[in-house]
Amino acid sequence: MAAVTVSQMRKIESAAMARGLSEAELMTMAGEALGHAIANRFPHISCAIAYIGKGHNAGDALIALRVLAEEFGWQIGVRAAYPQDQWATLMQSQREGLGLDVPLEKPLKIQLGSGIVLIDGLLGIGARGALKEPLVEMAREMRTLRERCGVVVVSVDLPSGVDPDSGEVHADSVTADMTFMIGCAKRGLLASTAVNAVGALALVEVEGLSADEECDLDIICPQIMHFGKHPREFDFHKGKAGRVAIVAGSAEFSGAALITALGAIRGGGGLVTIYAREAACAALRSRLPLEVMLKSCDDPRLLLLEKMDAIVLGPGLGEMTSEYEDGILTLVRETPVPLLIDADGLNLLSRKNVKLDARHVLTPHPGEFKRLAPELEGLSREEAAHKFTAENEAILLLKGGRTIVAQNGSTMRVNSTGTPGMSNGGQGDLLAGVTGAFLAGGITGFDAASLGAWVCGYAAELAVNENGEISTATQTAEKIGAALAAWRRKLR
Ligand SMILES: NC(=O)C1=CN([C@@H]2O[C@H](COP(=O)(O)OP(=O)(O)OC[C@H]3O[C@@H](n4cnc5c(N)ncnc54)[C@H](O)[C@@H]3O)[C@@H](O)[C@H]2O)[C@@H](O)CC1
Repeated sequence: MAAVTVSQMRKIESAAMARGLSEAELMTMAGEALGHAIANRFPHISCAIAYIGKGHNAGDALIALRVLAEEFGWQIGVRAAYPQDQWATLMQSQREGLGLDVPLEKPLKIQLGSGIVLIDGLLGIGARGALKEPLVEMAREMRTLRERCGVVVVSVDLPSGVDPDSGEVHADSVTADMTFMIGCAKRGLLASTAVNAVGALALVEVEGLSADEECDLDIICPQIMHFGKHPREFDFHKGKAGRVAIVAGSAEFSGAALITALGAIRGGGGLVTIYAREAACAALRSRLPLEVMLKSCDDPRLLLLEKMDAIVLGPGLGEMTSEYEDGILTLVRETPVPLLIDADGLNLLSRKNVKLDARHVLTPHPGEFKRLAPELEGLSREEAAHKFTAENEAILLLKGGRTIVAQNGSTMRVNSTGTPGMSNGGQGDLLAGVTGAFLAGGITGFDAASLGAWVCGYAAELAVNENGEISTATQTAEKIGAALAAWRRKLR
């Protein structure tokens, strides 16, 4: 399923109605699913206030409020931009169902301090251009509360003021921590230029509102992607889970190799082995997780003789002798198994000319990507990823606030999970290890990279829920299992 434009979404909506679903039924399904999704995503919060305009987007928000109150016991409130006689007819009936006894048009006196979610139901896909009054005032109020009082802002379908087709962020737009897109992903919201207004993304499934058309952009989320979900057979064993070889670490950067190995274990790797140069082994051995093996290896070509199902290469390799570099390049060229290249492995590739193919998964952050493909500087992230994979057969996972996963000949994918709280050292190493485990388990490179990005992003979200604003790589690692379970069960 693809990301759609507003006109495509309207056609999907009309087709659903032609099949017998009424607007009211669609709104009820959307709003109820939205309420469940918000409660599931913010289990430590129990108060929501909806900021509403006068269209059906506001109707979704009101239904979600009812669900949060009735099913989850949340306290709820409404801040309405317009008097009730201006509301869309379908909204009026939703208000009655809420049983709220507050003057809706007046600002609410809210006690801040405990966690509160503000639900942005000002505008949905009926939006035209920049916000106009009285919505500007509402959006400013939400912004002030977010910036000064630490409330979380979630948007229904799109952050009000952001163009759902182009991703243009108009003046006075709502800044969301998370946007719950109704039925289908909206094309413009996936643009990297909109990321700071859109925040993390989630797709709210609504029966009858899915897109089948081909498109040039997809969202990575468990509602529409099916890899990585097959349950393990009861007689599963570590051989089937796969052997992950990690070529990483140095005396100076031992932590990178250890976090990569941790990721490979947490991601479900059956046997995880670090192959490190002798000079790095002492530092590694003293902190090695019990589940990880360490082998001294000063010649990477020896890995070609070992039994393994995937290789992760690069984290913390640091300075290398030219012999060791040559060995790495031989391994990159000749290994028959999937090989993920990160960090110093990528820096090496940026200096040497190596022909890559679909066995190779590259996971650069923006700085590494710039070194790898300096000629693409100045292009948007999407354009750069497209051009890079048009000329390279390798799979590209371009890290960032909106991680992109691209492969020659496939629809580009954009990740939906993550949090600014995971912006710290080691998260990339963890992602490399987790993805390496998926590769060793037999998932294709394109899907393994997509799943790795999603799982690590959601694991960090879960860790932030628990720990506060920040998740360190080891805290993210603790949540990998829970994130994998959520992927399988479509719980985010
Ligand atoms: N598309 C679908 O199939 C479904 C849509 N639903 C929800 O309905 C939403 C769309 O609802 P509507 O079509 O009622 O549209 P909106 O809820 O986006 O609101 C449209 C209203 O806002 C006003 N408006 C437009 N641009 C403005 C601006 N820049 N400043 C101030 N006011 C502005 C318009 O005059 C109109 O009164 C979706 O985003 C979604 O949340 C759901 O209820 C389920 C089904």
